[in-house]
Amino acid sequence: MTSDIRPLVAGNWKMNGTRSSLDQIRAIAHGVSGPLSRKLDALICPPATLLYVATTLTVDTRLMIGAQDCHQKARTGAHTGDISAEMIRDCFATHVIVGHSERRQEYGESNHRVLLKARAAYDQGLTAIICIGETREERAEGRTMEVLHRQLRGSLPDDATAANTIIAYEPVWAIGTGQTPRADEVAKVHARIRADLVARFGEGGETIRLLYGGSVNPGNAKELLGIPHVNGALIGGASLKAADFLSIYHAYEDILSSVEA
Ligand SMILES: O=C[C@H](O)COP(=O)(O)O
Repeated sequence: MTSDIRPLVAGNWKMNGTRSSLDQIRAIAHGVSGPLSRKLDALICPPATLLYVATTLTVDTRLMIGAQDCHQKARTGAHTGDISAEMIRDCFATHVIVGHSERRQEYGESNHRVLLKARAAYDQGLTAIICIGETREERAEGRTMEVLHRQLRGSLPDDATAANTIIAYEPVWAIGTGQTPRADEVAKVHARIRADLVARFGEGGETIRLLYGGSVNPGNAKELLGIPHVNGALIGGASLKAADFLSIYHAYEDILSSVEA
């Protein structure tokens, strides 16, 4: 992690969660509203069906609520089944994930489409969490850096800033598999992403948060979150249970105190 960037622990519930899961949201909101919240942010992105009720439940807590995707048109239109950034804002959510590899793969979303979605998010005052990551084949071919560079170049609007953008590096082969890159590999990739952002955005690129995502769990969180240039996590499966999410959140206690020491 980099000490001058406020870390974020974010959960992406994907297509999981019904009204009966709201207890988990309540428990997470309660768990992240203690003293650690002065140094660390927490976010849950439930499915769209729970968005409004989740923000209602968490009002006056430190837990932020985000959406998992938005249409590239910011407001309204004839787009059956889609939701817009304006609708997300109307639910009082503050963040939206765009370009998750599951959407890139299942819906053929291109870098340009992801860029348009990020712009739609900015238009409505939302923070876009822009996901990038290489597939297993691309990694095996030694193309990880090239792929990430292309995704960053094509998916980030020119007016991306630390206030409106978070990058999540999620190796596709690590998502939901229990496999993660070695710590030195994550360190190398995050350092390259940081360098890429600084080359494009100058000083502004120094403070855009870089999350790691892909099989983060209570057992490996301390190691992954302690890596240089890792400013937090985007957690899938392990964010569904409050106890697991909070255990990852609390992994930061030691990391932050060792940075301060
Ligand atoms: O958005 C979250 C990621 O896809 C990671 O999912 P996972 O933690 O279940 O591997």
